[in-house]
Amino acid sequence: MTIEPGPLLANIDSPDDLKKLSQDQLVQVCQELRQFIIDNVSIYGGHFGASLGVVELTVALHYIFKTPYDQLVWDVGHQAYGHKILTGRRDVFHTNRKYKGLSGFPKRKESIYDTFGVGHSSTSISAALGMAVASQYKGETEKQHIAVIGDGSMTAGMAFEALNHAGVTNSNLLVILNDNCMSIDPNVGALKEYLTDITTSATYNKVRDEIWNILGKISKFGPNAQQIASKVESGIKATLLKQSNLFESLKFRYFGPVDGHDVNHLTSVLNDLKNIPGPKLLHCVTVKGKGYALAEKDQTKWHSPGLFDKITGEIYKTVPEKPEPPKYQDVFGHTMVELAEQNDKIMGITPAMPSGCSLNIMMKAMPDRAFDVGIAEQHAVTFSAGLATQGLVPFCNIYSSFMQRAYDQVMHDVCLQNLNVVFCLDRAGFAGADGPTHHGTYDMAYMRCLPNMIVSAPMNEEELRNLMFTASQPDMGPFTIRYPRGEGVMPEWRTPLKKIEVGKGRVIQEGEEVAILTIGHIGNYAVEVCEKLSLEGLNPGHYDMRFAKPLDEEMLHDIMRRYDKIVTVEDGCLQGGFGSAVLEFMADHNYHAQVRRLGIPDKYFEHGSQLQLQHEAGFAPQDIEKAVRELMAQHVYAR
Ligand SMILES: Cc1ncc(C[n+]2csc(CCOP(=O)(O)OP(=O)(O)O)c2C)c(N)n1
Ligand SMILES: CC(=O)[C@@H](O)[C@H](O)COP(=O)(O)O
Ligand SMILES: [Mg+2]
Repeated sequence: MTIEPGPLLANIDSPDDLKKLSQDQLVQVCQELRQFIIDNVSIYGGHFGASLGVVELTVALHYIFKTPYDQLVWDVGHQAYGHKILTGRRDVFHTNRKYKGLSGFPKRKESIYDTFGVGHSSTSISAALGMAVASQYKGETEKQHIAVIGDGSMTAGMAFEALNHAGVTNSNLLVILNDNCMSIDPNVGALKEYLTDITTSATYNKVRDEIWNILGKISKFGPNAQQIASKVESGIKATLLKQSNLFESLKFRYFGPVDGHDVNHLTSVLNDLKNIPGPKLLHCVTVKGKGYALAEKDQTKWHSPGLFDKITGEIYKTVPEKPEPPKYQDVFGHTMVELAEQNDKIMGITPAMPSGCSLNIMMKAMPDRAFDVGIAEQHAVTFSAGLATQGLVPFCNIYSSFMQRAYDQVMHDVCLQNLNVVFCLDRAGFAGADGPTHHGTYDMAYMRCLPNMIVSAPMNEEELRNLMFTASQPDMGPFTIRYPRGEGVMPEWRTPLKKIEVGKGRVIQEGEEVAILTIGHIGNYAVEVCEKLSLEGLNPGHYDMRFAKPLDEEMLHDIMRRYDKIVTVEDGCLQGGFGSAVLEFMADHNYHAQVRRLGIPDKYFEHGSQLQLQHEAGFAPQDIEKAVRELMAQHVYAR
């Protein structure tokens, strides 16, 4: 079902169509765009509050700038739905985040208006600066470069690295700080407080408006006048804020704060800024979820609410007929509290994902022992390393794909010093609708190659709890536990905590001819397959290896002696992952068997449901079954 756009929006197939409208019509376009987003997301799902919050900004940007000639970069991109709808994708917007449909994030191969592929945060200023410097080099002096970055994303080191560089260039760069005081959860840290200070200083805001008017007039009279105005402006700002402006100190011209929901004022401000050269920052104050009361009120819940009734605001949930298994995330969150109650050395750390990974449960129960450090994966890892040097046991929970950003810290600050840091890598395997930026596909490969690192994956809730308990024991060194997004398999999951011997797997069933070696939750697919095959009298063995490093060599020697055919299954990359580890073991010990490795081959997978993607990659239940049957049908080669 496609959603009918309002009458103005129905005629906007590109920003050129938007530009044909009069200034007076922009408020209505914003209303229609907002409604179109609400209508679509309520039925088809996706990120919600962030796009509602930038409706006016999106319209103003495409109204004033000559996109796609002018380069507009959205940070993260979860707020870019309005941008997609205005840039020729309105009629296919219902396919957003669906298998083979539009991506939920800007993507270069999807549209010429998507100047840079995003999904991970805090890259926009660097990318836009790169574009601006390239334009300068090519003599494209008129070209504008705009990065739109949220206050949450601004907390990351990468954003500061980019500001630091941009400030000493004379590039034509406009950074728009979209300040809604929210990350997914409420934003945290000193920068947030600083921005709140600016936004709420009444005196400053009054004088700022006067300066803006003067500046607007003076800037028409040439560079000297502009310099004078700039000095006056900085002086007054500094006095009023009792400190120099952070962005001005980094040699940006700071403008704002402006009301990010006044589309007419925004167009006039952006028009003025176009004519001011050099790096500049516009501080734009918005409300996440703007225009949908419930989303304004509970912004975390409505960041990405799932399907809902747009009239009543009821978020649909299927009512289970029998008790359902919990999400791995909730098991992690509750187990953290349980472990921390028993062991006062345990601490919890998350870089900006407390509700996503469920560390919020511990943050509520033990606020002095659980930290949201902002979008700062690198800091989260080295902060954890620091805690570990003092004998504490940090559990640092990071989504598998976001951990890629902190790889050097894992190696240099944790593994090299053999510190006891537990890495809980959430969203391991295919993330689903978020797509390739968010799939947690590489962790087994990138963690396995680091000396001292233990790499494990639970097949169910009990295993997750026991691995967490094991990892919290003294002198374990760096310990990775990876698990996927979503439900496990055990409704009764509050099992007593037990220590697992590191490097020991589990026999799920002994069998004949073919051995299926699995790691992690995906092992449950092999259980299904074995049950199905047993009905035909076929009896493969199944082993839950639990550890990609160290491997259970004793078990592997036994398996290699007893089976001629091996299937390895992992929800991670085949290059360097668990299957590779098994092959290395076989080569090192001179074992020869027919091996099929199932997992994620060497290409990027787009978005879709986890199961759709697993099937495309070739390790959904039917693919495992097929591999086992094919191997069973093959002759045994000479060993
Ligand atoms: C490197 C990285 N870490 C974490 C995330 C998860 N994440 C996506 S959006 C978001 C909040 C961003 O806040 P902000 O930039 O202020 O945007 P808003 O949602 O408030 O519009 C977070 C933490 C991410 N995408 N990338
Ligand atoms: C845009 C972004 O990075 C997050 O909002 C992400 O989509 C959250 O993913 P989960 O829904 O799996 O927590
Ligand atoms: Mg924000």
